[in-house]
Amino acid sequence: MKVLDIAIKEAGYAENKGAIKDIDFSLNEGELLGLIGPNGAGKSTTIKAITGIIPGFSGEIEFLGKKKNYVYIPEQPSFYEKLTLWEHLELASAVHEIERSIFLQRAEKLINLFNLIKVKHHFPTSFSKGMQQKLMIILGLLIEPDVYIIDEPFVGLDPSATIDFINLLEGEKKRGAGILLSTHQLDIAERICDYIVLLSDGQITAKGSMEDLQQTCKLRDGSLFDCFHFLLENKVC
Ligand SMILES: Nc1ncnc2c1ncn2[C@@H]1O[C@H](COP(=O)(O)OP(=O)(O)OP(=O)(O)O)[C@@H](O)[C@H]1O
Repeated sequence: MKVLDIAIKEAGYAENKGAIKDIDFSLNEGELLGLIGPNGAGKSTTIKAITGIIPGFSGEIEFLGKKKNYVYIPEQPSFYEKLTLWEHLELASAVHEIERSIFLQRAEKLINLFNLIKVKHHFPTSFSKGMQQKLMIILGLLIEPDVYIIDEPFVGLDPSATIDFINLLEGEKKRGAGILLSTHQLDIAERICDYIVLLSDGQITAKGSMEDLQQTCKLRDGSLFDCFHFLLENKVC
């Protein structure tokens, strides 16, 4: 079942209205879709169009899951200056009306897993980039939405947090969540993505499973890194 359907004709900024054009894809329940592409290709703009952050937009975006909700984890974490880590979690729980015992169970499990227990009552504005990223991830996972939209999640995460996060995403897929994430980490993307959308110059250059991309490139055992370079150089699609 589809949880997100996207048909963006055009989206962008005041001085660059057509930063992205003709971006069409769907995200299914239990699927992880990777948005990849070189710097300036339009990954963040696509995500901002889906989440309604940029005003200049034409096309259709439809959330189709049971709750029709999503969580957006941006590339740049942002926090309330006067709230501690735990108060951020309490606030998210109140806004999303999570039942108290479920909230406590999820929150404790996640802060333990990401080794943030010692800074539970500290202010996230004083955290390192990686610790801030972990808290953004925890705030998202707490809510258990139909859809996750995550911009460059792996930057700043240490190897053990990366593995923990990948395992948590696997768990969320099993629960039925759809996950859309953008990344430059092609080795990780190759491992975890069920479907890949390759953007360049604001448009889709290729889309499909890893096998589809290998077939398109005629690189039977090619890595995503190999396919990425082949597709960008040859503009096959
Ligand atoms: N705030 C902005 N105002 C005007 N143009 C922008 C703005 N942000 C991005 N752009 C332009 O939109 C295009 C797509 O940029 P975008 O940030 O979506 O790329 P990206 O694929 O996420 O790149 P990166 O991998 O470097 O993060 C680029 O030409 C960029 O210059």
